[in-house]
Amino acid sequence: MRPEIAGARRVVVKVGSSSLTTLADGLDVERLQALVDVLGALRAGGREVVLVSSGAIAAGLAPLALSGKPRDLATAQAAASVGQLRLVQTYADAFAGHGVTVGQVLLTADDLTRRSHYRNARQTVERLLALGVLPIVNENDTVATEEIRFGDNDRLAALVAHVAVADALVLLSDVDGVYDGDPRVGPAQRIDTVHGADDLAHVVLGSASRNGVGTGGMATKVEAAMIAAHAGVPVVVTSAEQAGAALAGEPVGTLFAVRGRRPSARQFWLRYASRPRGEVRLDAGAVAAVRERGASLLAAGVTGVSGEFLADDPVDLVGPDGVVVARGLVAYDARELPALLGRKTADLDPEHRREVVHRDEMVLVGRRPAS
Ligand SMILES: Nc1ncnc2c1ncn2[C@@H]1O[C@H](COP(=O)(O)OP(=O)(O)O)[C@@H](O)[C@H]1O
Ligand SMILES: N[C@@H](CCC(=O)OP(=O)(O)O)C(=O)O
Repeated sequence: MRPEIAGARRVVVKVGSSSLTTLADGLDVERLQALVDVLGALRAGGREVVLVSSGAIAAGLAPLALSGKPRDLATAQAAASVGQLRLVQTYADAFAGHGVTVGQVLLTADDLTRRSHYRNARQTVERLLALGVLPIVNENDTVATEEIRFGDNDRLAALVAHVAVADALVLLSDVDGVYDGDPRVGPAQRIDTVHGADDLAHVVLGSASRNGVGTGGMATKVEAAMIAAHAGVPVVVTSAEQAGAALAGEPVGTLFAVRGRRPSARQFWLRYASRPRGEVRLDAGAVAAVRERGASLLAAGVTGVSGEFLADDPVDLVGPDGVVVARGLVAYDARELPALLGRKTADLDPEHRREVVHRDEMVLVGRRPAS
């Protein structure tokens, strides 16, 4: 038994396209109904549910006589526009049978990467739940252009689990867990529990399922599960058919156990939801101070700046070797910093003596900048 799942008062459940649709026939109402019956029972048992549901694009293909997943953004957006309506109406009718009212929440990455929008999303979800509504979340594909897409609903589900302050996240797909290799390609062993990245070192994470409707593949599910587990939310990856067993805490699928203490909302947002608006380059001394001593970044350790950011924007703190050391909320506009570079705090006028990035406004990371 998994008490952290069985005892979860508020759960986020994400269901992929491969569990709800087929290329040929679009939305499979029977499979959608089966999931709704599980979630309706959960609600009847007093648990709160937020559903992240894929399937909009796939549900829009048949009505538009499109034979395969669109390759261009505009057609995918048109299919999503048609499919999302059918998807959410079918959910509304099915949940009504359980006496549950649903609400549609369509998000783009911008809705979560801007801190003010992140807070707004949290307030909206809280209010919907307080009113007894079951929120149904999807990416707002119709308007999500390439640069503001989440890209996959697995990552969106991990962010929603944090936004909703969920106690557990269940990622449902057409496979009953994470295997050490794609089970559709050859013999593979299901992994019962993941405690950290080391448990996945030998695992081959292949692409989306062969039914052609999925987007994320197992790699995005594992990445999303690791983000949520790091944020203090236990995750189960399994098949839609095992949703009831998984939510009851039975040892099905793959459990991603919680790791470390739950970061604050600001730290989580900085680490996983924010998008840097620029870079601040550090000398070796500043890298050591920030990385080893958890110090704030002072102007004396800054060697350069790039991007047109404003004070309070997220920026990447980059060392001399190009590795991102941390991400933080910068205290100055980009145009103010060149005059401060390398100067000691005592040599600066009073209004420029504050830290460039305060240690409480930064999170350490350790990867090369997205270039
Ligand atoms: N290591 C793995 N373990 C389990 N499934 C895997 C693995 N590698 C690749 N897959 C494939 O990932 C698919 C699920 O991803 P995807 O098609 O995106 O589903 P969804 O639509 O639910 O997001 C499975 O059907 C499976 O074929
Ligand atoms: N927003 C898209 C979902 C994209 C996506 O992540 O799909 P999947 O990999 O099936 O969860 C849609 O509704 O079609």
